[in-house]
Amino acid sequence: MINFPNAKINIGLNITERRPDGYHNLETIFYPVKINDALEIIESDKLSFESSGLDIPGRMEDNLCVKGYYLIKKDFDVPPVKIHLHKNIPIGAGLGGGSADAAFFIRLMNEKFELDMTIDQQLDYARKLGADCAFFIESKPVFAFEKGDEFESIKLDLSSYEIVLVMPNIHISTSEAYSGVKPAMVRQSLLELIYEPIGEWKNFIKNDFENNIFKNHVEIRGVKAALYEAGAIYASMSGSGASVFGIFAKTSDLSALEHDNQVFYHI
Ligand SMILES: C[C@@](CO)(OP(=O)(O)O)[C@H](O)COP(=O)(O)OP(=O)(O)OC[C@H]1O[C@@H](n2ccc(N)nc2=O)[C@H](O)[C@@H]1O
Ligand SMILES: Nc1ncnc2c1ncn2[C@@H]1O[C@H](COP(=O)(O)OP(=O)(O)O)[C@@H](O)[C@H]1O
Repeated sequence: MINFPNAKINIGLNITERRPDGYHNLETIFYPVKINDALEIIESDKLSFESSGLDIPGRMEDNLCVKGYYLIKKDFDVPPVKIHLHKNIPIGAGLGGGSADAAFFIRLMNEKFELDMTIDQQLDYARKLGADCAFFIESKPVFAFEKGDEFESIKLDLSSYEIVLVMPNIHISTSEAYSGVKPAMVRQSLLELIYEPIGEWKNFIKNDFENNIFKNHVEIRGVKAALYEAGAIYASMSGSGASVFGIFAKTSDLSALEHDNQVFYHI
C-alpha cells in the first residue's frame, strides 16, 4: 500500500514563550502544499527501511517512519513491514518533510492493517514523533498553537494564486533555528490576522525565525527580496527555513525568478 506525504508552508510564525520542557509555544498557520514524497509498506518477515531520491541524513533507526513503526507496534499486534520511502521533499527546508512521512506512515499502517484508530489516536501517536507531525494527520489548513500540535480549523484557500517556492542550497536544523530566537507575546493573534486581505499580510504577518536566520545567511534574505521584486503579494521564509515562498497573482510573469540558479517549485 502506498501514500504520498505532502509538504507544508508556514504563513506567519510567532514564537511566544519558552516552555519549561525546553520547547517553545508558538502560533502559526500551516498550509499544505503539493510537493510530495511516496511512501510504501509491504507486509514482510522482518522490518526493513530503504529510500530512494534525496539522501536522508541519519541511521535507519532514526528515520521517523521506523520510529512510527515501533510506536504502533507497542500497542497493536502488527507484522513486520518493508518500508520504501521515495524522498522528494527538500530536507531541512522548513517544509516539514520528515514529520509528513511520520504522520503518513501512521495513516498507512492504520489503513493497511485495519487498526481502526480514531483521528485523535493518530494525532496522539504523531505528537510523540515531533511537534509538527500532528498537522499531517489531516493535512488541511489550520491555525496551530502551543508546541504547534494543537489546532483550530481555518478557511483558507490560496488556489486562485500562484505560489512559488525557492530552495536555496542551505539546510537549517530546527533546533539551531529555535536557539536564535527571543520569544515575545503578540498583540493580535494570527487567527484574526489571516482573515485580513492578502495584500495587507506583508504589513503585519511575520516569521520570527527570519531575523536571526537572515543575519547568518544573507542569501536567504536576498531570495525573499527577489520574490517581492518579481511582484509577490506576500513572501516569507517557511518555518525554520531555508525555503522561501512567494504568493503571486496567477497572471504574474515569473521568468526573472526562474533564471536564478536555485531549485524552484510551483506549489
Ligand atoms: C519550526 C517548525 C515550524 O512549523 O517546523 P520546521 O520549519 O522545522 O518544519 C516546527 O515548530 C518544528 O517542528 P518539528 O520539526 O516537528 O520539531 P521537533 O522535531 O519536535 O523538535 C526539534 C527541536 O525544535 C525545538 N522546538 C520544536 C518545536 C517547538 N514548538 N519548540 C521548540 O523549541 C526543540 O529544540 C526541539 O528539540
Ligand atoms: N523521513 C524523513 N525524511 C527526512 N528527514 C528525516 C526523516 N526522518 C528523520 N529525518 C531527520 O529529520 C531531519 C530534518 O527533517 P525535515 O523534516 O526535512 O526538516 P524540516 O521540517 O526543517 O524541513 C533530517 O535531517 C533527518 O535527520
